Amino acid sequence: MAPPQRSRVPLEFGGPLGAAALMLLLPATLVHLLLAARSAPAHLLAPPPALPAPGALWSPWALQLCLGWLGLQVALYLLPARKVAEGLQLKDKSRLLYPINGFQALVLTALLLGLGLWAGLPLDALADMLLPLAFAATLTAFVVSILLFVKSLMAHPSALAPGGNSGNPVYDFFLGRELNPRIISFDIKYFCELRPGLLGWVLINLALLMQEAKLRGSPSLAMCLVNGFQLLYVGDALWHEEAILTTMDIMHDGFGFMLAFGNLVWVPFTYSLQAQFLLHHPQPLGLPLAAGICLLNAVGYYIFRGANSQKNTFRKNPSDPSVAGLETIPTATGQQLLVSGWWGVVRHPNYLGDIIMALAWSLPCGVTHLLPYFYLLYFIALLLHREARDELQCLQKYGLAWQEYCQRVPYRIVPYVY
Ligand SMILES: NC(=O)C1=CN([C@@H]2O[C@H](COP(=O)(O)OP(=O)(O)OC[C@H]3O[C@@H](n4cnc5c(N)ncnc54)[C@H](OP(=O)(O)O)[C@@H]3O)[C@@H](O)[C@H]2O)C=CC1
Ligand SMILES: CC(C)CCC[C@@H](C)[C@H]1CC=C2C3=C(CC[C@@]21C)[C@@]1(C)CC[C@H](O)C(C)(C)[C@@H]1CC3
Repeated sequence: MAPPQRSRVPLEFGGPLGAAALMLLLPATLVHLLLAARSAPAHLLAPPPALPAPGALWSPWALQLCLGWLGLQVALYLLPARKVAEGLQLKDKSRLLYPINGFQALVLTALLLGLGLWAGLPLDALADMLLPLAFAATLTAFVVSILLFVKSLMAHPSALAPGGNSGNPVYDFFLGRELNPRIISFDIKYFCELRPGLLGWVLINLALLMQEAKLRGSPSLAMCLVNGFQLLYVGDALWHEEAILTTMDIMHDGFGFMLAFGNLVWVPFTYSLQAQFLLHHPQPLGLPLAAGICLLNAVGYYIFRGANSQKNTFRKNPSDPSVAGLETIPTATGQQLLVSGWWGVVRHPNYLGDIIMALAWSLPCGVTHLLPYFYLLYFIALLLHREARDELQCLQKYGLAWQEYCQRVPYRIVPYVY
């Protein structure tokens, strides 16, 4: 087989050196955050009071729980789906099929959890195991990434993602070589993107809420808000599972360590940081402020969902009545760009809505500590970087049409600001 044509896409994330640094820094940052959240000072920028003993990181039981959780979600993914959706057209003009049964998996997981709790499952004990669980999940992410990399060496060149095929093994391992790695019809990236990590996130949140109820008699209003907001976010993602098929991760990015670690480790263990902080640092929250925060989250969700659904509907069927009247810019590829509606306000309205929700998730933790705002700060940095990556990809894809779009929609994320 001819050697794969090396992609000429510019290197990102600082190239091989940046990728190697991130593979060391991300797990180290995770350990720091987990230790800081449960420490009294809860300093984000200072070293944690005490480093964990090696024995505190490794637990065979934690690894079994991780693998068991993965196995359960794989089994739920393989159940008959209410619908099977087609992905966007690939380079070879084919379209992959995706089962749409994520919300079903959420409901079945909740039912199994309810049964377990009724039988006396000590779910709150998870709150005391976050460190070994995170270590086991990180180990799993590394093993999955190695297997994916080896698998990609046998993939057809047309199956490779443009980004993760530089020829440098460190960089390609991080970014991911194969665009849609599958085992028969099991899509590994699509599965990881929405199931084990997102569901694990809300499971950890619930365990933290239950431990707070055990410690203080009842969960605080702040803990209930954070759990509710983030359950809404995960439930929405699974209800609109099909919309992920038109996102960058599925369309452009290979599946390597970045997304494997991001999905399996970073999401469940750092996105639950507010709940972790609240368990160890209870925050008073009055009803008027709580109502204001709920309104802020609702505004963010309205923008997030409206923009994502509008673009996804348009990409799936431009003639759909809900988008047919929108103004568009034709491109040389045959695809059209929306230039009115949400996507006529700024070039990434969905990011704006998501950032507003990230702020609403942090506010119930009060303003005495920076740690609960880590997600907001990380997320803004992630989306700014992601927006720049997407701009480059769209400029390469659409050329003059994208330049016209940028002239007519000059702001990227925040109207009249950025
Ligand atoms: N919670 C989290 O940790 C994260 C959440 N997210 C969220 O995920 C969601 C998806 O974001 P992301 O994956 O970055 O990608 P987007 O959903 O923003 O999709 C970007 C793609 O949309 C298409 N597009 C861009 N502009 C237009 C337009 N004017 N008209 C029609 N199509 C257009 C282009 O693809 P093409 O033209 O090829 O179809 C572009 O590559 C966002 O809401 C984001 O906030 C993202 C990252 C992390
Ligand atoms: C830590 C690394 C440097 C970066 C890892 C980034 C990942 C954690 C995110 C990249 C894109 C994501 C998306 C979601 C979760 C986080 C990751 C994997 C998403 C599934 C969250 C729910 C949303 O509704 C969504 C639109 C489906 C998101 C898609 C992108």
